[in-house]
Amino acid sequence: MAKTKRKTSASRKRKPRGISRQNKIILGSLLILLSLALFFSFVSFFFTWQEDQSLLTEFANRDKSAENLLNKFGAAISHFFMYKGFGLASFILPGLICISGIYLFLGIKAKGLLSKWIWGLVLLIWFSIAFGFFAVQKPLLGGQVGYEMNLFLQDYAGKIGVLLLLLLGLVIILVRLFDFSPERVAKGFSGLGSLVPSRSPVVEDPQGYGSLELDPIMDKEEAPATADLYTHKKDIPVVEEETEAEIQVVTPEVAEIEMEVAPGTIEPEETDALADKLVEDFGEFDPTLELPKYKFPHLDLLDSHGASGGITINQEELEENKNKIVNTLKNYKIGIAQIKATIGPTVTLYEIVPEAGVRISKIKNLEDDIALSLAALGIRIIAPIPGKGTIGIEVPNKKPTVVSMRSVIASKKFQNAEMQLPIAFGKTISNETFVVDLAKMPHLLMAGATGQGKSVGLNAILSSLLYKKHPAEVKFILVDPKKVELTLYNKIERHFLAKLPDSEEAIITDNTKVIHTLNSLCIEMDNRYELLKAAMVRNIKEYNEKFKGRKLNPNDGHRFLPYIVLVIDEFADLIMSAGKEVETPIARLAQLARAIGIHLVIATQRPSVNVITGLIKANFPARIAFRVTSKIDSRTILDTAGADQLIGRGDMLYTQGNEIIRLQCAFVDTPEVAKITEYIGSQRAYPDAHLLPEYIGEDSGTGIDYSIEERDALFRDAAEVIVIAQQGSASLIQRKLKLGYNRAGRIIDQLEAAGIVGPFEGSKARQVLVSDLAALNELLNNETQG
Ligand SMILES: Nc1ncnc2c1ncn2[C@@H]1O[C@H](COP(=O)(O)OP(=O)(O)OP(=O)(O)O)[C@@H](O)[C@H]1O
Repeated sequence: MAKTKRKTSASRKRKPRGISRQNKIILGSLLILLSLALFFSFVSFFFTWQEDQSLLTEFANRDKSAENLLNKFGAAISHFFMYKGFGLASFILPGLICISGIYLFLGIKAKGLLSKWIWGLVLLIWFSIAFGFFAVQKPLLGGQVGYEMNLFLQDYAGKIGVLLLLLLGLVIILVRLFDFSPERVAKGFSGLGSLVPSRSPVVEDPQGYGSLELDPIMDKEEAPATADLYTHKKDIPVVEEETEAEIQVVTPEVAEIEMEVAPGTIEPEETDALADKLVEDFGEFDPTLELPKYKFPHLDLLDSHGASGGITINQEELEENKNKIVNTLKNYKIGIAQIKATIGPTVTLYEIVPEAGVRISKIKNLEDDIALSLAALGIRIIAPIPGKGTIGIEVPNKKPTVVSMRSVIASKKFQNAEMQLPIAFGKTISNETFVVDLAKMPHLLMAGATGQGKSVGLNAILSSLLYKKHPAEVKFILVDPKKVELTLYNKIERHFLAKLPDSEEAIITDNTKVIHTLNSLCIEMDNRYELLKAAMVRNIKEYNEKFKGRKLNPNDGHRFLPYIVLVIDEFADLIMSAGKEVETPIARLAQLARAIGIHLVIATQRPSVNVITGLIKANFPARIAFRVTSKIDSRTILDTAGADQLIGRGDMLYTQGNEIIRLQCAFVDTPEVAKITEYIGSQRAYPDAHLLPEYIGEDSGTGIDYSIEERDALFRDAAEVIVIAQQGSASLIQRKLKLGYNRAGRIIDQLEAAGIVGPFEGSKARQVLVSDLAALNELLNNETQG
């Protein structure tokens, strides 16, 4: 009972907005009456228009009255539509108005009404022109529009042209509006011969028994060949009678039974109703309520670095560079058809259209020569510019403009960005602010030689998020082996940082702690996946929306999930000292964490293959390259050369998988970061940093000294799976025995301790040391006996 009450109140709440039913009835009646008024005026106009015409100028004179049935109103409106307008075709208008009125009056959904109006207006114009054409002697039939249109069209297409146009219009109207087709016409004609409806197939009877209509049921079920029908033609009347009799019996019964159609789709689910009630009582869940007075950092904390916003154009420099490019190419017998310059903050892009017949590879090969003759570092040739068909030569500006963080944060593009984790990286070569969503990347790899702007880049990422996100929405895990770069963020520990439960410092500087944190993040990832599964959603965004809508019960472990951004400032150092222990969890996080809001940003000075391994690279589609020292390094990070030709100081290449974009990274200096963190740090905070799940490390070694009693209950099953498949992988055990990753990993370690599989070999599966089940049984039996 209570349930139904709740449901009805919920459905009452969901009343559609728009015109109320009463107003629809009133408006509908108004339209119907208006259409009648028009109709009568138009009809009467035909008989009275000559008498009434002189009256039109004396509309206000009350002494005079018109002959029209609706007096002056009728005379004026008809004159407007019939005489000045469309003539006889104007009758379509009251028709359309009447139909609209009926729709409103009866509350019929307005679906299809628009097309009626469109077709009505098409007919209006067509008829008007047709009458104008055929009834030249009686211009009233076509109205002024029809008459003038005819004159106009005939001036260009002549009489025959207009006739053909009218015919084309007629065909379009017949085909589109009345579904006309030659087959239907043919059918219609043949149907005329018999009295049966033309839709049923008809078989002519050459022997004079009359035509035979195939019963639809027979048609479908038996589909007899024509010859069969002739052989059984004596039965035909019986069959017909039978079917007819059947129909007669069934039809009235069906008609008598009243059917009530209940709309079943809008009924809210039980949990929804509860959630609606909760939302009604308490409002949507607001994750920011714990720090309701939190103030976002303001723009004045940032410096404009002397840049006034725009870039100064040095005409002389442009001209000089252009001449040099043209001359250099001329020296190599490459003619230029066109050249265009786009001035960016640090580089100017000269777009060249070479003369016909010039091979692109020829220009590409001249890269070094062009750079030499322009006497400039950082020339990059893009041949051809993707999607443009031109060749780009990027030449550094003599006086580069600093792109301040302030200018990109203040930009409309960033301020209005509807992204989950918007990052304002800087400006493109055409001086546009470049904003991307970290959540879409979903992980970022950043490389560059020392002093080229990596730390500034990381600060730009972090400050973008600080300017856009509330402490409840995003948490950072900062790894800073250099111990100095990210220290400033200590001040916002209790607002924005996440850490392990037992650690004192939130910013991680030593390697064992990094390993623990990464593993803890893996646990957090698994937990989050469990929550997503329980909530039946696919990603963190949907999950949080559901949580905000109070559709998930916190008592079941549900909680608002903040995004977690893991930033590692010096990855090379880490991977050199910890190797696989770091690589594996990072690869795992990178592979799986995108849906649950954990994003990784990894920076490295040394983009060599032993640092950025294939496993890491494959999982980081978004990459940034600041200037690197060699082409090989550039290839390692971007899969192409180019980063070695950048000019440094924040000049960077960005790719998210396909296209490479040159950007000038926004500059945010250390004092600015200090000001931002101080501003945030001085505000009320959470009691502690965001705590990650506890991870119990295997500090006592590799963790493979398991005793036999400690073995997992499924140890033997897992061993059999591995030996049969001859493939030592945890995911195989996971799949076959339906286990979680952690448990499968533990079993693999136990199998290693038992000497069934070999040691961990990175991305490759472990070697299986036991050849078959018999050997396995022997091994395990020996173990228990020993
Ligand atoms: N976007 C930028 N615009 C202007 N100048 C920049 C920019 N980025 C970096 N610089 C200049 O380059 C210097 C070095 O930058 P940064 O400290 O970020 O280098 P790095 O790559 O982190 O070096 P390291 O690896 O040694 O820490 C900065 O102090 C600054 O003067």
